[in-house]
Amino acid sequence: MSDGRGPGGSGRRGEPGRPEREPGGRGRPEGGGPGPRRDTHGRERNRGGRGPRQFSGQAPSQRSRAADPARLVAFEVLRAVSRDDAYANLVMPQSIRRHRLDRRDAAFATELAYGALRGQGTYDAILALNVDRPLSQLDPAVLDVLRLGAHQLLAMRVPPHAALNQTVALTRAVVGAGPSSLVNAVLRRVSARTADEWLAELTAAQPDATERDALAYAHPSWIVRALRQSLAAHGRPVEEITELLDADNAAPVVNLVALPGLGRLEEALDAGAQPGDLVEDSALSGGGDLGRLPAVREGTLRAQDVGSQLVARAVAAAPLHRAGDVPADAAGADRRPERWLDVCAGPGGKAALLGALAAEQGATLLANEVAPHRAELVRKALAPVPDSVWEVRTGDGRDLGREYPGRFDRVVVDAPCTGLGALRRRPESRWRRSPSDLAELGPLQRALLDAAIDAAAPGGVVGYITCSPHPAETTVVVADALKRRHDIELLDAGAALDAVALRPLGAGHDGTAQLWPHVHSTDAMFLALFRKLPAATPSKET
Ligand SMILES: C[S@@+](CC[C@H](N)C(=O)[O-])C[C@H]1O[C@@H](n2cnc3c(N)ncnc32)[C@H](O)[C@@H]1O
Repeated sequence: MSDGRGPGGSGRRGEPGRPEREPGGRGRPEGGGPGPRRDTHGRERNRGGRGPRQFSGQAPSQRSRAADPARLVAFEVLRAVSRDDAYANLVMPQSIRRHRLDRRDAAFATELAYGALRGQGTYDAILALNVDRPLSQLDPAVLDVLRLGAHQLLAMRVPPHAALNQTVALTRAVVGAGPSSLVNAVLRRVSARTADEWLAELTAAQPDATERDALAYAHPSWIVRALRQSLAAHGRPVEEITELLDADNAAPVVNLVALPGLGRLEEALDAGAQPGDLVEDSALSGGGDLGRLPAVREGTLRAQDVGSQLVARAVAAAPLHRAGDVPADAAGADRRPERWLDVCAGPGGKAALLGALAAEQGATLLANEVAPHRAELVRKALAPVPDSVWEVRTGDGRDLGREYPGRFDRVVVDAPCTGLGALRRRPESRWRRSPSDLAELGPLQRALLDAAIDAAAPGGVVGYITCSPHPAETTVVVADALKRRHDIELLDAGAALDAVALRPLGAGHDGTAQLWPHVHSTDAMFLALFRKLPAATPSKET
């Protein structure tokens, strides 16, 4: 799309890791083999260029029945997401392995499935203009095929004839010959215009700017509204909304962390990763199969968003005011080892980093998680850290304040949230969330924060973290805690982030801090830092 809008991408094509530019060439005979031929950029060969679109003269029923394996993988992912409520990022690697896709085809399948999922709302609106019945009356498998076809035609650099023929072949293979005529007819109509032309038609009669942005950037309108509110709540101009929505549509580069004292970045850098410029021990992956790096297999080099690294490090580094501690620089200072607590640790990304930092600082970490299978993931994540340093507890974090009153020097509450700050990583999640999630999560977030404060020792610090910038999950939770409790004070989270960052982040506002995909290229992580006051007064409410 000319201005980079729309479900297909961020206008930042050609970034490292963008699958459309995947190098290599497979040289499979077009039409004769099981799939299309892709060029050295991973794009299917375009015989027709941008000229008049040329489609096969054969009736859909006469064309190939064999589905291109990459498209089959994309279809399986869409089906699993819409039929089974699966997570695309979990299903995708399994399906890629099952179909033994090579690297280029895997990149194509990923771009196709993730792009179709991100753009679903907009593609459905375009498809609705071209189908003679409500989309809800279509076989859901046919609707998924149509979404895949629409994404190829409108946002990928797939030549129209290949998009159409291959999608019809996919329909014949996975749904049956009957619906292939409908898919053929609908996609021909879709291919008659560009994405910008369809958007112009969809938005022409739409007076509301939010609704227009929702269509143009493929987000539900309530999320557009929520993100605009979020920008305002964290002191950023609301005009940045389109940059933010655009950033949600870009495929994120995988961020890496080498666990301090345990892992080394060299392996990743030798494999083409770039050193991260926001926080130490981090790198931006150059793509490829990270699982073949020994450090990744042993768990000392991990995929972790740089925003998550920053907030975890900020809590680990914030100064404590412990009673009885001698000044840090006093000779022979004899301090009790610090005790750290991660209240919501699963699946263990921050716990692994905190565990490594705790080991370096002579501290211990209790990592708590309510879901047993996720607690198991926390154990796995912590495995490379000496086991004298950490313990995993499986249980409700809301009980920790009662069980361990005033016990921990550093407490992290990475609260369950809507994840509105990580939409770029979870392509389907924007269509699954609803405003009611905010109402449901609010009481749990407050109760977990209360438990964290209760479990903190006087002079200790509590970091409240969400991967959502929504004020209902961030600033309002913080304001409520400050109103409700007299045993905490708010610390400057922006300064705490800057203290662990390699350059000033400018993330602070009114004492809390908010990172952004369109500003920092991180997930939109929120951090509030509290100090537990020495003369603790019990909370006014429970
Ligand atoms: C945002 S995730 C935490 C991510 C984690 N800190 C990391 O960096 O990998 C929130 C976690 O809280 C867990 N959770 C939800 N309710 C909980 C509760 N009442 N007590 C403890 N953990 C809870 C969820 O199962 C989920 O694993």
